[in-house]
Amino acid sequence: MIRFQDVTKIYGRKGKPALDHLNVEIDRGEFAFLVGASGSGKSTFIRLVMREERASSGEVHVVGQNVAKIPSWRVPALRRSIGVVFQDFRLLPNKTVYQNVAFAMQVLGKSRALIKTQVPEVLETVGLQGKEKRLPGELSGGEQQRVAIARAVVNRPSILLADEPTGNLDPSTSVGIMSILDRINQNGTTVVMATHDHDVVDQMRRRVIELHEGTIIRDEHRGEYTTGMIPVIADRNVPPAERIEEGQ
Ligand SMILES: Nc1ncnc2c1ncn2[C@@H]1O[C@H](COP(=O)(O)OP(=O)(O)OP(=O)(O)O)[C@@H](O)[C@H]1O
Repeated sequence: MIRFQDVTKIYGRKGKPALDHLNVEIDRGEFAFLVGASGSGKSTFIRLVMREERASSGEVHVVGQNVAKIPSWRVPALRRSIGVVFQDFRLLPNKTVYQNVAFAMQVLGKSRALIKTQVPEVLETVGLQGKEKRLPGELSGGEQQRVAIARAVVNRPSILLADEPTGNLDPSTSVGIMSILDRINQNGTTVVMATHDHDVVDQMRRRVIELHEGTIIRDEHRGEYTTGMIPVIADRNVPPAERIEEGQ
């Protein structure tokens, strides 16, 4: 579904690579966390998948296409197969919950009839039924993020990219957001989520790809936020080294 083949990204003409000869593959239906310190390359990864940025070298394949070879007039079609959620929600402040979600369908020219059936359905999935007429300013942070998720998935993308979706939310609200993302993933959408949220990653136990200065230093199938090599988790029963092997 997403394949990075020896991908290097250098912003500007020269300087330190934001991604450095990255090789990774994320399969259809997977849920993968991207973790790593600030500046390790997580957002760059996401921007390359959306073709918001282009690789300096190497190939990025998304839904079977080499994104560098997609002509610019077909980039919108690529983006239609990708839903995106950000830390700061990015809702239209003067439109209601319903209108924010419906707008994502209108811009694609979807029929009124389809909008009328699909918007309420997706608002129910994210638990916002009854709040259709509210403006974003009349919602809590968690509810605003639910609107953003509804908008990202209403056109049924095959990939959902989430860049720090729980970054502005308290822990209990984050749990609700994660269960929605989990459900979306269970329905077949590939989810890639960049995060600094230890609790969320540790609770979900999904694939964890850890970046450090643009390279992958860990890729575990049922990983935690921190590597098993760090002594902080020495109180667990299984020795750290074994736990890493188990995850591979
Ligand atoms: N538009 C840009 N122009 C120049 N350098 C950039 C640009 N965007 C990112 N970088 C650099 O690329 C590197 C990777 O940044 P990136 O935003 O991908 O990291 P990140 O892991 O998402 O960080 P954070 O967790 O803080 O969001 C950093 O050194 C950053 O300064």
